[in-house]
Amino acid sequence: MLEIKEIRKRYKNKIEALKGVSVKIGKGETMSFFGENGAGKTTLLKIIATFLIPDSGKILLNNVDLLKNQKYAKEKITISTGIERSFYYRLTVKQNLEFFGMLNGLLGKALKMTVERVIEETALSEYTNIKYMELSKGLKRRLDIARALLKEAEVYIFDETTSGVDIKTQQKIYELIEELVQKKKIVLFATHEIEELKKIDKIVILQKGRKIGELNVREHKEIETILLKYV
Ligand SMILES: Nc1ncnc2c1ncn2[C@@H]1O[C@H](COP(=O)(O)OP(=O)(O)OP(=O)(O)O)[C@@H](O)[C@H]1O
Repeated sequence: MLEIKEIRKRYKNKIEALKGVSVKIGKGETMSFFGENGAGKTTLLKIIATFLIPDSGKILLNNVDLLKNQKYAKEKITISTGIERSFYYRLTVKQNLEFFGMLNGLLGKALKMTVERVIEETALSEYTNIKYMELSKGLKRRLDIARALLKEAEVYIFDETTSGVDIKTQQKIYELIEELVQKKKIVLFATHEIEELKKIDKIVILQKGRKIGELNVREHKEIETILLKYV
């Protein structure tokens, strides 16, 4: 179980991005944050991944306080954010993955096999020797997902992962997510894509840093109509 408790975050520019958000997500559940631009989705996902430290609040995974146990958090949580500057522009797809695999503690045969696996899972085989700077936007996204999959984590975070990728890649990503769910992983998203939101278990609606609603997708037929009220 992942528990997000009363998270507050104010940036240095005084913008209060999160004003006390609490959410619970069980194993094998998929959940997405939804809300207009600036609602606080990315901020919250970064805090859950412990990339950002909140001003107050707690994040518990299996009752372990992630903010106090960074090592545990790093082992158990993986995130795909699509931030371009975090890759090495002059390295190839494979070299980038090998580098980040090593940072995750993989070496030798384990590293080679894991990199091959994630390349296969994200359908990047024909691009392995292409430099990052030569990839299209969608291919960069796929590489970002591949990097997130290098780790055998418990919580997988995808921030607007399918934006800018083609339909075939979207399908591939959904299949991957389905596999993660089968393995009882917790999968978190932030997305504006209604079709994507229909496929998941729970939607948490954020507005100006506050949680204003939570929907169990299977209990509602008219998800689209409900969500459109909030954007
Ligand atoms: N690094 C930062 N420094 C200062 N303010 C920030 C920073 N990142 C985000 N903000 C502000 O915090 C608020 C929440 O931003 P956030 O990126 O979390 O929203 P979001 O819901 O993910 O938006 P989007 O749908 O546009 O991705 C916004 O008002 C934004 O301007």
